[in-house]
Amino acid sequence: MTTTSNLNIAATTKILNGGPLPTVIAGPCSAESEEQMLQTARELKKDHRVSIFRAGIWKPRTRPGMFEGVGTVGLEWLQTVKQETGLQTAAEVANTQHVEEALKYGVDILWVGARTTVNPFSVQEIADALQGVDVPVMVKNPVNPDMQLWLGALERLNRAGITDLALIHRGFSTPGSKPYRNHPKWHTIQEIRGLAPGIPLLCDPSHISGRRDLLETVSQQALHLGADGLMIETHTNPDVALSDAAQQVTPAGLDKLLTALDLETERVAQPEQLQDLRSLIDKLDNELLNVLFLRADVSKRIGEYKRANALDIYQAGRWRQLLENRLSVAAGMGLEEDFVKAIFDSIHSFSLGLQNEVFATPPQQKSASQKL
Ligand SMILES: O=C(O)C(=O)C[C@]1(C(=O)O)C=C[C@@H](O)C=C1
Repeated sequence: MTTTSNLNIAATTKILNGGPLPTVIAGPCSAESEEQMLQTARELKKDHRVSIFRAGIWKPRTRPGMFEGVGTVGLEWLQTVKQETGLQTAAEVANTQHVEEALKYGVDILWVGARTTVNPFSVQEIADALQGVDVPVMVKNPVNPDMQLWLGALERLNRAGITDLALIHRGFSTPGSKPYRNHPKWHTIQEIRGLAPGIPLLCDPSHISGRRDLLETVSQQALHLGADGLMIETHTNPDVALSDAAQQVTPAGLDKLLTALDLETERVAQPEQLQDLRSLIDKLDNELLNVLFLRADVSKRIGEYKRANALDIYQAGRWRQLLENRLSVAAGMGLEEDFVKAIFDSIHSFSLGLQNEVFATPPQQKSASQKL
């Protein structure tokens, strides 16, 4: 069961740049040295499309012993970046100490990472630390595709008084996510938008891709789906980066990428072409409804057969087989598994409901002429 939320949203946001172009947040995965931070920021400052400088200060790593971030000293470098370049700054926080230190060093925008969003205790701790503070907060999706958990994180922060909120879509850690590092599950964007209307949504193509050659495709798809901005990891020398080397680009690489995405070109409307395509969608949707109507009728007839022959309504074996078959056909068509499974789960529950109604209705008496 999903529920939408009544979030109290600020009338203006410091996260989006306020113009028609998507907001671009760039900067290293991890702060490594003052020189690295300043060099990257100076380069990025030259690109007028970039408005926010990001850097990881504390890094939640999968296994111990990996580089876990420079810690508080990185906040001093972030402050220097802000003073020197005028860029807004953003950093990830995962607990009370992070929040307190980030605020002390004047970080403009905070974000909650995917591995934190997944844990309501941690999100609540951050929300408590932010009580009464006026700072924008961006919330990455939880590592698993649980939209309610994502929404819950927004609600916890909102209840603490944070009204300048944004979502960051960074993909989901699921088996079989190749070629991505984290599967985008693009349909989740519309789902979360429906649950949290009015909250800006940015995409983090770096974590979805995991490799820089996919960044352009992923960014473009996100923008086509209406993303309000992009967060792209940028490093002066990505190959020697202390974290996520394969997915970072140089500032020059970012410039190339943003230019390829053609952020500044106004889309030329082609009303007739759109009209034709919409007519096609109308026709296909009608076919879909017709098929659903016919299927419901067959389901009711099966229900009558089951009632007459004392069979159970729910048939686990048949249902398993049917679903496997539909998913395999859908995979051959390149349709996303989660999407198709959700549709068939819903069709099946509806079908069970129809047969339940058949069972609850007494069988029609045959008329005298039918008996003969
Ligand atoms: O095959 C059946 O027994 C049906 O009733 C059809 C159907 C379905 O709608 O696909 C419905 C209920 C069962 O659990 C399995 C499948």
